Amino acid sequence: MRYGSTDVLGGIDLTAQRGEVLCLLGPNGAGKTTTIEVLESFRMRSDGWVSVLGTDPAHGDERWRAGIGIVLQSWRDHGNWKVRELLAHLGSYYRPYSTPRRPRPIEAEDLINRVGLTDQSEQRVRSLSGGQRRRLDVAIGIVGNPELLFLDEPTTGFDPQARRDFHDLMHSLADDDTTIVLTTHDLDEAEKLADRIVILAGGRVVANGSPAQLARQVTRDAEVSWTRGGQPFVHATPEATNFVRELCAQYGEEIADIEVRRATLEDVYLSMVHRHEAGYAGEAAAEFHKREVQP
Ligand SMILES: Nc1ncnc2c1ncn2[C@@H]1O[C@H](COP(=O)(O)OP(=O)(O)OP(=O)(O)O)[C@@H](O)[C@H]1O
Repeated sequence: MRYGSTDVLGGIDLTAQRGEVLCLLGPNGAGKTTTIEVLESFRMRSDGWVSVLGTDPAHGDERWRAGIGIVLQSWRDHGNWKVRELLAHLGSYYRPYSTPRRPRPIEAEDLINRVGLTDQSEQRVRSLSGGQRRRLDVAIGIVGNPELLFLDEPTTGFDPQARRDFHDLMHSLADDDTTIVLTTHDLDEAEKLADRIVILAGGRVVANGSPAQLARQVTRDAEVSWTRGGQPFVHATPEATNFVRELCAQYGEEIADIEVRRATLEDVYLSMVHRHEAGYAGEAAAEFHKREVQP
């Protein structure tokens, strides 16, 4: 993908399975928004092959569009509408595309409850707080009961409760066979939500796998820490369970405060991005293809 004469995406090769939650991570400017805008048909690609719900997004018709939900990074519109009124109105566009398997739209009342806007349902959109507005953005994204949902940094501005509610909502949509592709800078959120994580850096995929698979790409070792007689100890081992078993067999009740720490998504992310920044993106991508993560 090129803006003017500048290439911003190259070597993006990814597939999302039905019902999968796929999380795109990467530093600012990595190409996450551009990638999902191409998939949504918001942006025409300059090259490459793309298929979304079996159709090239460049040629998607109304029916194709009805199968897709979109939550953009920023969306400021419809200020005069009341929340319930707006959702009922937007939902009506999806009614012709309702099927027994996927009834459309999600009724406004149900939707308002699901995104936690019950108390604001008669409020005008322009008077909502930032986080409430973001909840409405999510409601607008799912009003058509999409088969595929794109969300670009959906939880920006959410308080902790709203974030947790949002995660529950995403899990319930995925349980209903909705495929979800989202970008976030919140690694904790990615770890909680994603079946699969794709890390982009400099317009390329530098890692692709489940959080656990990616952690194993960085290191197979876990760090075991414990105290014995008040003295702290740390040991790195690929066989943490066996190590802890043997430790306890040897020292019994002298052992206290055992903790086993594996590489976190943050460790993986920082490691991959640092390698890219150090000029090893090609190497990292090649390694990812070579290692084809183990189930
Ligand atoms: N309309 C545009 N014209 C020219 N360059 C653009 C345009 N939109 C984005 N870019 C450039 O393309 C690259 C990728 O941008 P993109 O918005 O896809 O990144 P991102 O990963 O979503 O970043 P962020 O995390 O900051 O949202 C950046 O270098 C950006 O400056």
